[in-house]
Amino acid sequence: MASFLQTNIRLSSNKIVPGKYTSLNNKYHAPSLIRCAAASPGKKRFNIALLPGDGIGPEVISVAKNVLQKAGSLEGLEFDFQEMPVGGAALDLVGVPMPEESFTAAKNSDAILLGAIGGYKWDKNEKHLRPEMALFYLRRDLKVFANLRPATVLPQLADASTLKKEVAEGVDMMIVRELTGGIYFGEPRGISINENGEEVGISTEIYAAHEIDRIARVAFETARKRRGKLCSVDKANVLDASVLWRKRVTALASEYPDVELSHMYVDNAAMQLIRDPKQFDTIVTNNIFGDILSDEASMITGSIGMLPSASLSESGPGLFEPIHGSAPDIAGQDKANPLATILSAAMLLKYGLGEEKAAKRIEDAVMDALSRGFRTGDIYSPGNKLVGCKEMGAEVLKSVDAKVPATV
Ligand SMILES: NC(=O)C1=CN([C@@H]2O[C@H](COP(=O)(O)OP(=O)(O)OC[C@H]3O[C@@H](n4cnc5c(N)ncnc54)[C@H](O)[C@@H]3O)[C@@H](O)[C@H]2O)C=CC1
Ligand SMILES: CC(C)CC(=O)C(=O)O
Ligand SMILES: [Mg+2]
Repeated sequence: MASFLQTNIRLSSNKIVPGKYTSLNNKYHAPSLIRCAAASPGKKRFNIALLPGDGIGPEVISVAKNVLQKAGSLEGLEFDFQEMPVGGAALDLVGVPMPEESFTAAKNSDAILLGAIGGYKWDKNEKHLRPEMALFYLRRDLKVFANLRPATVLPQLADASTLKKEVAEGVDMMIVRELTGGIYFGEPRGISINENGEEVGISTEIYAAHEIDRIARVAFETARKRRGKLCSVDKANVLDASVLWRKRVTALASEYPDVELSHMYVDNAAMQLIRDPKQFDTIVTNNIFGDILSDEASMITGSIGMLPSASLSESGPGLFEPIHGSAPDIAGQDKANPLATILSAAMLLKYGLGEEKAAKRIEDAVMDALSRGFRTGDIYSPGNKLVGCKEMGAEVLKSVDAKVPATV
């Protein structure tokens, strides 16, 4: 676990509607029965929970798993993979989005790789039976409050950006998103009837001081290891939760004199990301703003199919997933870009297992496959080779194999 997470925190008191976990049928192994085999001599062995989910989730996970396995094996790592259903897949199987067994497998693993969750089929489900609830239970119960979303324009993809090449090239930012608080978890929440007999929908943006402090510390530490610039994004001109956010972040700045702190309102930040994205080094922001701004930032890099993420807690396994959703519009067609998930596997190695060399192998292999001209449809430009999800994965795998040992 990265050292910047070694701070003492109290647990959030925010609650969401409790999930009804249930037993799986025998399609999946009960994780309590699975034991990690002893590592071969000279090798390290890790237990990885694979949660493919829905839509393109299983497609990108199957590709990323092979890449993870290959890169790991070249660095003396062995993996026991436990694949478990979450989201719509779990709803179809046992009627709940986050079965107890899947959660236990995740919780007991060394790291979790998740695909994506959701789909049209379950869109009309009651809220607690929506696939997306699995994500919220996982994030809340694993206490993975720190969500790192790097948005980097790779040199090979500068012309895949929807922005002008000169605006996009060289962009390299880290969005630090608070992941277990704010409006996605705040109470009161729900749909009720007001005094006029009219339906009202209620969501509450709420942050306790300790929740702001702990994510701000992660962000200051992150900025310190990067270019030393931290921009805190809020809406402190309107929202009380943002007023407290700005106050706490500002108070912590004196502990990080080497980091240059600035503040920006989220509407301006959305505009500045398009106007001049290179001004940003590290951004720290709340749950909902981070969700939205990272999707926006992904397009600067060429596609939402390029952005990985790491969600970290103070102890316990990290959760690693692409920032995109289940893309039901292209699911089952071998069109998904697997690079965000492959790069999430690299983050799993680096942040989850502390295996930087194996992580670097994956990053180098992605660069190499792109340099050799392979592109899925979302990042394709004329002159390159258009491939599907599986072939892109196979090319990255070839690059992992071909590379000399990575130096970190
Ligand atoms: N972490 C998760 O599991 C997330 C789940 N969702 C869920 O996913 C479902 C679809 O949500 P949307 O709003 O459509 O967002 P989305 O991210 O799934 O898709 C948005 C657009 O980007 C494209 N896209 C996404 N990933 C891609 C990839 N790897 N390669 C190529 N193109 C890609 C899709 O085809 C679509 O046109 C919903 O049920 C939503 O709730 C949404 C966001 C995150
Ligand atoms: C279900 C969504 C809130 C998940 C999402 O969009 C995200 O975490 O990026
Ligand atoms: Mg999102």
